[in-house]
Amino acid sequence: MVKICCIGAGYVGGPTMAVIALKCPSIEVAVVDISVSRITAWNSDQLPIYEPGLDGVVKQCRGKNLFFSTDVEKHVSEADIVFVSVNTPTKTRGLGAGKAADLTYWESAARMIADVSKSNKIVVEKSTVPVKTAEAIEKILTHNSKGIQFQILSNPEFLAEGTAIQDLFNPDRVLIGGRETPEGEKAIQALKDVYAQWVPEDRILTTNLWSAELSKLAANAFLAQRISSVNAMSALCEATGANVTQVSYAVGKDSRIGPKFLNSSVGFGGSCFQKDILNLVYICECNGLPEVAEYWKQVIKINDYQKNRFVNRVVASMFNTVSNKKIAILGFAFKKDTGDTRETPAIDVCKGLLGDKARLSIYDPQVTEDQIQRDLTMDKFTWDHPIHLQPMSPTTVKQVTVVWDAYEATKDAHGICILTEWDEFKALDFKRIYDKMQKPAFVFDGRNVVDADKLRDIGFIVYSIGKPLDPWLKDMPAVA
Ligand SMILES: NC(=O)C1=CN([C@@H]2O[C@H](COP(=O)(O)OP(=O)(O)OC[C@H]3O[C@@H](n4cnc5c(N)ncnc54)[C@H](O)[C@@H]3O)[C@@H](O)[C@H]2O)C=CC1
Ligand SMILES: O=C(O)[C@H]1O[C@H](OP(=O)(O)OP(=O)(O)OC[C@H]2O[C@@H](n3ccc(=O)[nH]c3=O)[C@H](O)[C@@H]2O)[C@H](O)[C@@H](O)[C@@H]1O
Repeated sequence: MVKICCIGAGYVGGPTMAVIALKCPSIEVAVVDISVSRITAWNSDQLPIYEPGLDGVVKQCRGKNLFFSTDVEKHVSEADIVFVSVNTPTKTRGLGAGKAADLTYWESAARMIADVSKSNKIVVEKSTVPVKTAEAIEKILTHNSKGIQFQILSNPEFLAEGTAIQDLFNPDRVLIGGRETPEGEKAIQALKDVYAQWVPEDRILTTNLWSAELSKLAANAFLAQRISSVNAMSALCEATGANVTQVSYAVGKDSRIGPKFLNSSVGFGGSCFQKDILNLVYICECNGLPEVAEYWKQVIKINDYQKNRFVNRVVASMFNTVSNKKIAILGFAFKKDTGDTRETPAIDVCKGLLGDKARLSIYDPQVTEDQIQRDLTMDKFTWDHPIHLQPMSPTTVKQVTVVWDAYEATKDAHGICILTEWDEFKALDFKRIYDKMQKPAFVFDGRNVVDADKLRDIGFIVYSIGKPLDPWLKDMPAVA
């Protein structure tokens, strides 16, 4: 029986391995992590991450051919294929701080693999890493190998949170990069055989190592660039009276452009887009390509601009001050159908409003108060380090309350900011909400989820990203 071990039981390691176990009953899959609480949760009824469909997959395989364990060394030493899916956050200190990928966790995993291995292994990069990381990993493994053969493969993951199970069941492509040697090709084939149990052969792409590593960074950069492009257009729409939804639709009808990923928003979030673009920028700079670096930096600059623009719009509309006003924040996760808040635009928007002394009442159906308080007090980039290395008892932000109901959050509020596109926000009784709010009552829709005309009929002043402005908002000071 082939044995797979995956180091890192996070958003990628957990769902990916659960699906491999489900689709390949003849393979034994162990997912290991240094975080005891995460592994305990994986072995319980309350999984550590919220992902539609994940519970069912885990329940079908756990204890049969899927195991979660903290006994990292045992499972690594027994495995034929070791996936490494640990954090690769942005460096916070030293050379390349604020841009380069921090490979501390990756390197320590590689050294441990070399230490405990007693048989030949295929080591698979599942984490997103800078191009050429495989070379460094290869050196660490071979210099410590005691005669054992390691083959390094790059097999980046393209799943998106909230749709992870669907994406894993039916991926657009699986990418496997390896050495162009007979041993490398054999290793590629071994991994291909795993995926081929459910993914059609023509969707399994094989490349050299560097192309696979770079394709992952490139794919995320292209995706984020689309959002920054449409968000840049949203500012121009507001200035001209065009409607960004209509513009996106018209643009996306061109089959060369396509309709997906063109929703204007308060900004993209998530653990990867910004991190991976910063990483790409750093690699370009290190390779003497400042113009290319500058090009990709703009994607992040526009994203920051969009979040600032939203905050400025809120403050400017409410008579240029939100000091001591209650603002309801609906949605804190970086997108719907996940409880993940890493790099969510809600953090920047909330911090911006708190900077203007607002009082915030936050509601998100999947995010806990502890997480929100942590996020609003944590330093930049700390969020992507393993949870046990993050500050344990963050100081709480006093002007923030977290409630478990949208009606409670909006009671007595002067304004509502919708920051995540949860479906339930579309079905709220806005008349009931309006009646309990201070007047004039504002809605700032950062996701274009509510029917602005209906809300205006109720009496709200409504701002929707990239849509023609309310007369009220037009008369307010210009925002930038
Ligand atoms: N979150 C996502 O949707 C996607 C993430 N990725 C990439 O996958 C990688 C992992 O991301 P996530 O799963 O989101 O991170 P995560 O933070 O959810 O999980 C990483 C896990 O690795 C564990 N870990 C760290 N060092 C370890 C070690 N030496 N031994 C054992 N366990 C260790 C941590 O405790 C943590 O539980 C990153 O490189 C990310 O860029 C790629 C595609 C999608
Ligand atoms: O490497 C990764 O981590 C993953 O990053 C993204 O996945 P994810 O961040 O989970 O979610 P997305 O659906 O891409 O959304 C990212 C952000 O962009 C925003 N977004 C997305 C689409 C859109 O049209 N507009 C928009 O503002 C979302 O609200 C969210 O804040 C990619 O879509 C995945 O392919 C990739 O594997």
